[in-house]
Amino acid sequence: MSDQPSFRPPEGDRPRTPVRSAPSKVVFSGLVKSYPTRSGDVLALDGIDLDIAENEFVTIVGTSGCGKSTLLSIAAGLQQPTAGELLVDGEPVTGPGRDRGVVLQSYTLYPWLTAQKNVEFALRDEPGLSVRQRAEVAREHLELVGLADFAGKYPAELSGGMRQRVAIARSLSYRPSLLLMDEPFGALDALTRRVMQELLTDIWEKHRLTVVFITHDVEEAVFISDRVVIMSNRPGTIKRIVPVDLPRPREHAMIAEARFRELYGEVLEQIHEESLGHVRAAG
Ligand SMILES: Nc1ncnc2c1ncn2[C@@H]1O[C@H](COP(=O)(O)OP(=O)(O)OP(=O)(O)O)[C@@H](O)[C@H]1O
Repeated sequence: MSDQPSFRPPEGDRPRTPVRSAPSKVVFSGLVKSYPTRSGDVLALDGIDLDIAENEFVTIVGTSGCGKSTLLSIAAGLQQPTAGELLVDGEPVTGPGRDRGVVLQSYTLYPWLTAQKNVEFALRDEPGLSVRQRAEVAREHLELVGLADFAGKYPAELSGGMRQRVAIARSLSYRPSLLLMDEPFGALDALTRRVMQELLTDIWEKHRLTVVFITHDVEEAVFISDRVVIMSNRPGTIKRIVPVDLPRPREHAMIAEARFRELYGEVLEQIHEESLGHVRAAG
């Protein structure tokens, strides 16, 4: 596992827009999810059709309760859809799998284990890895997220950003090809968030991952993605998809540029329309 090929394409080789003819990594078709409750069924998702290409970075935004986390947890195999289908690499998802890494907003680290041991723990069932190799792989991934010097620290001794880096290292340690992230930077301050966004895009480019990322932050969505998927209010459907044609690698200075502001405005307007509907429905 240590002799990973260098996946980074030559400078300037990365397309400005995703190659839509690339094979689909993830296909949601006619996905419906309803939750039975005492007061009747809650329809969370109502017919999601979405193709995500290999090595694409897709962000999902939408008003609170529109079904974003439900969609992600179905992709993670933690929940089953009520109807419709979800394929990853052409295979139906029937449960959690090592081909998919999941990072959530809350730091899901074991407080009694060091950063190093938290990552090693994720590798405990990895076939063919000796104890020494497991330690090496964990170390490599802590290095990848810039935490080599903090390997011996416990979660309580780390900042929020550092804990989330450990969670990312842990999810990447078993080399998933699909990373599912549910507001991973939601609890971080603005500056740490920026650092984490750059770190994540850097890892994504180097490792040719496919990423599905949920956020409430429109600026983050535009900065980080190839496409921003805007969901309607519950029951969640896809309202609009905005392709982000900004060049990569991206730098935060771009946020002030005209094209960025244009895309930001387009996404914000869509969400705003849904928020107004949300408020009207509530009132
Ligand atoms: N286990 C459950 N039982 C009943 N209803 C649920 C359950 N999980 C989610 N829901 C409902 O399904 C809808 C979608 O929830 P979900 O958490 O997917 O939305 P979300 O877009 O991620 O929300 P937020 O942005 O606030 O995190 C909500 O109305 C929620 O109350």
